[in-house]
Amino acid sequence: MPAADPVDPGPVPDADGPPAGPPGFAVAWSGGRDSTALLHASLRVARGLGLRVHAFHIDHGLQAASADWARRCAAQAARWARAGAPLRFASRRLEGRPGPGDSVEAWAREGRRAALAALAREAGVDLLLLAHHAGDQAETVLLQALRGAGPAGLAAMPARQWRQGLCWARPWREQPRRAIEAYLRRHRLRWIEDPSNAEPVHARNRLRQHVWPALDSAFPQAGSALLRLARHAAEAAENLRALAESDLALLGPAATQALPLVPVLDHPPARARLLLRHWIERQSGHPVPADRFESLWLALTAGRGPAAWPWPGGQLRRYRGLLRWGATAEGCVPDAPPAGLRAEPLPIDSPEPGLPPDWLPRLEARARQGGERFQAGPGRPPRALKKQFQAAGLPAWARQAPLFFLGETLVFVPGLGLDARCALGPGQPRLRLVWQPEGGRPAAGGLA
Ligand SMILES: Nc1ncnc2c1ncn2[C@@H]1O[C@H](COP(=O)(O)OP(=O)(O)OP(=O)(O)O)[C@@H](O)[C@H]1O
Repeated sequence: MPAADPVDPGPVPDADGPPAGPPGFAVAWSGGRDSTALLHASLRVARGLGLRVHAFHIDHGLQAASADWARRCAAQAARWARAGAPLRFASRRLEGRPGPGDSVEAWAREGRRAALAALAREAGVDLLLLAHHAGDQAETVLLQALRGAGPAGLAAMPARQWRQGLCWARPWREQPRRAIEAYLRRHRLRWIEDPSNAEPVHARNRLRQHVWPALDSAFPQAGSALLRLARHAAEAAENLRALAESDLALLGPAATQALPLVPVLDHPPARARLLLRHWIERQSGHPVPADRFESLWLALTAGRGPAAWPWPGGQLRRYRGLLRWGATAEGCVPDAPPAGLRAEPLPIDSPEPGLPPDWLPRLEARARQGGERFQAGPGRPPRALKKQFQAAGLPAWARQAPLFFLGETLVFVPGLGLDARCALGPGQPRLRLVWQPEGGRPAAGGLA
């Protein structure tokens, strides 16, 4: 995309008309360097094969200049089409903004995926190309390793993946960045530079700017080794998924809804953990948070502890030896956080633990009844609340605040903070809670 291209003054064209004409496929086109090269290469191939290429551009609406990028993409697409390229351009602007505590990157990614899938449906195509290259893949492996991911995370981005009735493909996943740069030079292509690619607040940008150059000069083979690691991990993840599926099938069809704990825990621990994690992931549709899983595992293997666990996207409940999933915690589901409770989004990389944002509106304030137990930190035993108050040196007046529950689980205690079994760690969107009754002083982890 030429930075100095004349800007098309007209509105951004939308997906125009019902699918008609030659069969085709789509390219997700940000207007940036990599997807501009991919779109151009796709057009050359498609012309020879008599195919149509649909270029889809998503405007996240997060930067002042983004509407202008959409217009520049539209103008470039119109020029290519006039020159005979078999191209159709469509663009969508995302509605809304990230909520408090949401990661902006995750919000943009989710919105972009949904919008790309909708555009593909409207255009009648079931193949969408993304321009990730080998450098992106190596970075993703490294970022996953730094989050302590398991095999599925280390496998990074698949070459092809069916989702929402659409095949998401990365044809250049193993192509080095320099090959794309050479292509751009050869065809004299220009593109849009997104200034947010340089913002150090994003982990990927910090890795790109500070870590990768040092790594590459000390270990020139790092990139290709990380790609190999991703391939090994993808194979391992596939084998593990197959093993967990076959273990689940042996428990009978009812186990997909209600998991019988005795036969699960009869397996050697590593196999039981695999099966449990796999079942939860199937039910919740979310990756399983490692810290939450450890608390659940401890409670299930000890045969005691809570009967319900708040979980991203819903709740797990144990009843008569069966584990069940509920999409929301039943009962007491107010629309807003309880009065006096304030939530502040935590920076994604801050070490401070926080509350999953979707729990906030479901918290319920209750008076202390006695007998509540609270876990002050990861790996520490849950203890009577009274003991925890004493250990924290909280004066009697400060112990009168309400306690905050999700279902039957004690989540937040003003003056003590979040129960460690309910808290998410760095790398995930989460909230700091502050208890501030009208006219009172704020209290987050410790009473101010
Ligand atoms: N706003 C967007 N509209 C359409 N597709 C997008 C958009 N943003 C990203 N993509 C697709 O996802 C791929 C990876 O996105 P990422 O943000 O990592 O881009 P990138 O590495 O900067 O690539 P590019 O140079 O193409 O912007 C892009 O190459 C493109 O295919």
